[in-house]
Amino acid sequence: MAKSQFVRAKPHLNIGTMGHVDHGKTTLTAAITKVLADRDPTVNRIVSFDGIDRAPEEVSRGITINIAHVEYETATRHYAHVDMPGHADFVKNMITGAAKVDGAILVVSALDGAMPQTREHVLLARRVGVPYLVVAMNKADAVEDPELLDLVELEIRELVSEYGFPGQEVPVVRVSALRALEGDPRWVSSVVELLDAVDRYVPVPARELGEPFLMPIENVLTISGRGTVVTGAIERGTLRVGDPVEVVGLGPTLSTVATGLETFGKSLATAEAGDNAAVLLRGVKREQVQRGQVVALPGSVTPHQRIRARLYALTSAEGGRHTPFFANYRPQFYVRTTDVVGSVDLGDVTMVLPGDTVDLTVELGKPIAMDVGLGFAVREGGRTVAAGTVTELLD
Ligand SMILES: Nc1nc2c(ncn2[C@@H]2O[C@H](COP(=O)(O)OP(=O)(O)OP(=O)(O)O)[C@@H](O)[C@H]2O)c(=O)[nH]1
Ligand SMILES: [Mg+2]
Repeated sequence: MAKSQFVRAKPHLNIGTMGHVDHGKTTLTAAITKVLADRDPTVNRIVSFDGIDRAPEEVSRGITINIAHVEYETATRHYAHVDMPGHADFVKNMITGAAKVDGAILVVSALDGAMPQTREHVLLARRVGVPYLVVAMNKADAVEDPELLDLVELEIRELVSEYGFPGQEVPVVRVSALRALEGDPRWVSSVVELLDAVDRYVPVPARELGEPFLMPIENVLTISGRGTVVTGAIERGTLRVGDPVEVVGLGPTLSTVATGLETFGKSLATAEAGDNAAVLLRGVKREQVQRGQVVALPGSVTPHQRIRARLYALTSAEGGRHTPFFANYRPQFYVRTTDVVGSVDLGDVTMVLPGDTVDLTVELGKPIAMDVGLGFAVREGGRTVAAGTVTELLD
């Protein structure tokens, strides 16, 4: 299989689009790829609206990773960009860290202004530690009155400030994703301006390259004639072809070797924190590995079923519960790319009210790879009710 080599010539960043339903996230993602491909077709490829929304799980030939990630390059950076297919996926991916981004493009329709999910996504971005926001005030083509645009901008700046982002300095760029996609020069330059703002405002993050390698498994594929491949975003460390690894969590720990590495369909000798990678595992059968496990440096992480954690219960205004929970509470715990049911032991505390922060013991239905400091989300009935951090590993 002749694969081209991935060239790490520019710093790599992960970004994503967020915002209320129908405000134009997917159209903007397509427009960005088109504008960049028109400018430099040697490095960029157009991804059509359908190509983004379809997001097939796997492609039969070669090792291909999660297509919901779109790849492009500006003059100074290489970006992997996630466009979440829908609101529920967005919430789940954000809180589990499955879509860890270095910055996010908040898409707000200039026609509607900030809507409930705009607010919810900004809150979530804050909670999961998205460090930088750039605002795309989309559908600016459909608003005649410049004063109305000024008002919407003011409203957005206030909203992001409410959740602790620097509302005065966050770039707010008026764009039309639809007109840019159609090639209208005025609006093509609006998308260029947006990309310049992202390049300028979102710094290259310090990666945890010196840490022991760990990648949460998002997907498992079988490549006929080659074996089993797992894909995911590398959380920390680096991995070289030939390195020994362990697959940890949800069952007995499995020892193997990474015999192949790819990113965006190109082969790699070394993958590092921040990369979206596909890892070929020697002698592993497809049914031996699954989403929710992690691939890690041998001995660096162990599976746990009981932990101590600090939990913040969201208020009802933040989308959380309206009522307290008690000792017999059994919600779903979302950790990295998996979710498991668990029960809480509150110790001396009798109940936890929305808005409370408590220390408690959690017993999970299955053992999963965890370390102190790891964040997780607690959900019930399709909504997030608490955010937690592991403080101690018990057994
Ligand atoms: N006038 C105008 N319409 C737009 C623009 N961008 C997107 N639209 C339209 O808005 C609608 C929604 O666009 P999408 O890109 O699907 O929005 P989305 O945010 O990805 O929607 P979800 O993924 O369902 O949340 C479509 O009908 C688009 O054609 C724009 O810049 N101007
Ligand atoms: Mg969409």
